[in-house]
Amino acid sequence: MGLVGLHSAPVGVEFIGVEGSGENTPIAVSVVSSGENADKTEDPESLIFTGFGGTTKFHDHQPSDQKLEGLNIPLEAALWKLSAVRVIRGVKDEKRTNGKIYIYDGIYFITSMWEEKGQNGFKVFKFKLVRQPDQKPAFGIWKSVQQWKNGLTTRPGLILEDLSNGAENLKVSVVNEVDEEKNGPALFTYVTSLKHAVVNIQPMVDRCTCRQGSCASRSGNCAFSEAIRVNLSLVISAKKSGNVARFMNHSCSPNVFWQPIAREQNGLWCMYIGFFAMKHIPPLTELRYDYGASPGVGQKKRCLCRSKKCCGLFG
Ligand SMILES: C[S@@+](CC[C@H](N)C(=O)[O-])C[C@H]1O[C@@H](n2cnc3c(N)ncnc32)[C@H](O)[C@@H]1O
Repeated sequence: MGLVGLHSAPVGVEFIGVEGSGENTPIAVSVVSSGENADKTEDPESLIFTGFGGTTKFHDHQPSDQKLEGLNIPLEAALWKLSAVRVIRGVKDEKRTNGKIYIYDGIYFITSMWEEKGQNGFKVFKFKLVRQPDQKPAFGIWKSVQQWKNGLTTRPGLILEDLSNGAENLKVSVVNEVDEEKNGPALFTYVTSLKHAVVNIQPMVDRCTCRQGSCASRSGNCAFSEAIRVNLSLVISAKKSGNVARFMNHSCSPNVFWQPIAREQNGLWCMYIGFFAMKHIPPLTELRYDYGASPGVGQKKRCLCRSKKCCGLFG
């Protein structure tokens, strides 16, 4: 098997040739859809891809029929040989200089092909590609985000569209997909300002133990030797006011972790709590961290995080 051709973005087909088997027909292994014009791209689970040909570099429109030749051959072969095709979808994104982004959308199979009359009355080939199940959504997520931004859709379990009531640039929606409760938070003020605790700590210079040959630390002056030692019990109550972090739930398989952050401001040490992503977090994914064990806090609660690694209880 060898790579005999690559015709890629903004629209195209990558194909491989089968060698040494008596068959020389190239088979499509991936397609790039422009997401425009003749391709039908609205459905996240399928794509109607328009064949090639019938155009010349001198014409914007199609001046003649498409023929079963060129890049249409590997597409047809992938249909008859039931061969998987990877799909990359082009979508409009005005923030990009070229006005587009390309999303890899996983494995599809070409399930049918047919001919029809194109916009100019000439023959075009159409290929239907169907997305294989059990793949993480990619283009589907992008589409949901666009619909959500345009106010064209609602979300499952939506209780409140914007908890911040316009205080944040992006809406913070309250969603409940767990039980029947339909109430948003009562007696709660959404604040965007950061709260911090001022703590009285001093940097301490320790003798460095890094033991690297080049390290000047043996004299105790190494940059690594400056350490801040804090023995601090910090309690932040977000009962009556807070920001989006106040609403993050516990998960036994979190995508976010928290960490205290000390910042020096005007000679004072200020402690904040910062949240950081632990992995790639797709849009419209709930942010959840591990609450950890809370010493001194009474009963543990039944965990509803539904992750595969759920321990059953938290707190
Ligand atoms: C800081 S609040 C999180 C936001 C809360 N879900 C809300 O609607 O206000 C913590 C409370 O949320 C609930 N909670 C958070 N994570 C949970 C989980 N994994 N399973 C069950 N309840 C959870 C518990 O009632 C917990 O005391």
